[in-house]
Amino acid sequence: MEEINYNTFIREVKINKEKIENINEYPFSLPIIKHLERLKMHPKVTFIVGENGSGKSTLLEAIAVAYGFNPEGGTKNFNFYTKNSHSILYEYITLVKGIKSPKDGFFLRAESMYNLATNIDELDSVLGPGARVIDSYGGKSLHDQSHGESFFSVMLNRFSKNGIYILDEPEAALSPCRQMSMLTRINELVRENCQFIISTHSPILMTYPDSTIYEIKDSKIREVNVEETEHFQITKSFLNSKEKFLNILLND
Ligand SMILES: Nc1ncnc2c1ncn2[C@@H]1O[C@H](COP(=O)(O)OP(=O)(O)OP(=O)(O)O)[C@@H](O)[C@H]1O
Repeated sequence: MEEINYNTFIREVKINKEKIENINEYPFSLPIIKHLERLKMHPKVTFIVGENGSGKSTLLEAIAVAYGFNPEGGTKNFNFYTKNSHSILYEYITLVKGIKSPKDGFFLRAESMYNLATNIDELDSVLGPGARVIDSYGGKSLHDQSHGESFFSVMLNRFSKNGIYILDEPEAALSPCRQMSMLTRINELVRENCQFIISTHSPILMTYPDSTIYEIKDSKIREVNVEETEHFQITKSFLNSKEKFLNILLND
């Protein structure tokens, strides 16, 4: 019999197909949403991988918003928005939760990190010294750090134990070396009862062992191991036969 881990914060994501009125409209028209009924979440780390435009961000954002996060990212306390562009998919999602609620959480997305940094600076200009939001992010304005540094700073300083962390392509600003450091940080937090749901293109991140990888391919989503993912295979083949690939890519 299947073991149910009731301590997992988000155990399963269900799409309420019966509520959908027009399956030909975005986001329901995305092949991944058309074919998806339910997705079981790993108690520690779940990866969602797939080609550009396959629908990873749409799905991740809907999970985050259905859980109560601001669509543009941050903790549940953030409510800034610069453009109301998130899809209505969250209204059609049911999250099957565990018995415990997380003590912390963050929705991290590369594309709105700048706005998050601005919002923190604005809040601090109102709150003043003594109550500064930035102190829980390492103390240095995220605007005064490089893109990768600010990303890493949030993970290092703001993420804490018993949290749920939903990360949309967190590797976007990170060097391969920092991506490896991120594996160490994820592992520290997993040991402190955190759960991660991550969309990624990074074969390095996908190697995290205690995880489930869902790959979106040929309009379907299926569970795979890291070596089976297209990203891993292509990166490996390219690095092993660079000249051969370049010859095909660069010669008419
Ligand atoms: N508001 C919208 N209206 C219509 N189509 C949209 C809208 N937002 C996104 N799309 C389309 O939905 C598809 C999935 O987009 P999404 O951002 O979820 O892909 P992704 O897998 O995260 O891609 P990437 O790896 O490039 O970040 C894309 O083809 C995109 O053009």
